[in-house]
Amino acid sequence: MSDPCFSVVIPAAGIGKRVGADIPKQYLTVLDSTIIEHTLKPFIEHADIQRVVVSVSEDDQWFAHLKVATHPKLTVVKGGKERVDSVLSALKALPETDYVLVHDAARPCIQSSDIDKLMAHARETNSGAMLAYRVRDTMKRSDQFNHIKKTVDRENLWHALTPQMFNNKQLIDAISGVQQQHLITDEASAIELAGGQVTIIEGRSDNLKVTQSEDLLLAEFYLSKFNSLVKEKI
Ligand SMILES: Nc1ccn([C@@H]2O[C@H](COP(=O)(O)OP(=O)(O)OP(=O)(O)O)[C@@H](O)[C@H]2O)c(=O)n1
Ligand SMILES: C[C@](O)(CO)[C@H](O)COP(=O)(O)O
Repeated sequence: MSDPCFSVVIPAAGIGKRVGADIPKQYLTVLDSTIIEHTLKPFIEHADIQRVVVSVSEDDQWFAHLKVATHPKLTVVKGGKERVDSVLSALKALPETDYVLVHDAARPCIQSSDIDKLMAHARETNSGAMLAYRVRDTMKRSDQFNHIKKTVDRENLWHALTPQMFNNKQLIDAISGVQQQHLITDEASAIELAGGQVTIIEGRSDNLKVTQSEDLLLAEFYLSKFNSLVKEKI
């Protein structure tokens, strides 16, 4: 059987309201480059990834100025109102591909070892999957007054990560079929709602999403550690 073809979609059309900076969080600089440049690097450099499609907002003033913007692997499309709209717009711009890996621009600490785990799963099982890591803490469900209603069993409970990898056409059909009736915050939920089976691949918990301002410090810490590990190996 021939090796499957992999492409990547990077939704980057958000405004980063929760970080509260004066520019969208993906364009903030951490160490030597912007968050989105850190995010794109392992995908652009990956030999088995054919194309990378980035969705940016209609009034984006930053992406075109990045060095990576002219990379031959890259296509830029207009994103939409919600993350799911930005993902769909990018999926529709992809040429024929067996698998698409959807990864948040706001997750700059993604390691190529986790990308390889997803690809190995596709090669072995001929099916999609998503990264996640196990919930470690005691989990509480409260009401709107922060009064605890329940301690939730943490067994088999996971934090959803990206990349999430599916067949391109299956994902377009799933999102198109369910997005009017449901709030879709990740690709797996569209597949689940459309009746598909999604497998979790255990990923690294340092693949954090920069969501609040304090996540910037953590991202900087992890990226500098990764850099020094690479230098040690050289
Ligand atoms: N309309 C949107 C909204 C979000 N995203 C992208 O989806 C990813 C994950 O979303 P999130 O962390 O929620 O980003 P924001 O929407 O920018 O954050 P906030 O909700 O704090 O405004 C980010 O890379 C973001 O740029 C997108 O492409 N299009
Ligand atoms: C896709 C995602 O990053 C998985 O954790 C997440 O769902 C993005 O949306 P959120 O609104 O920031 O949870």
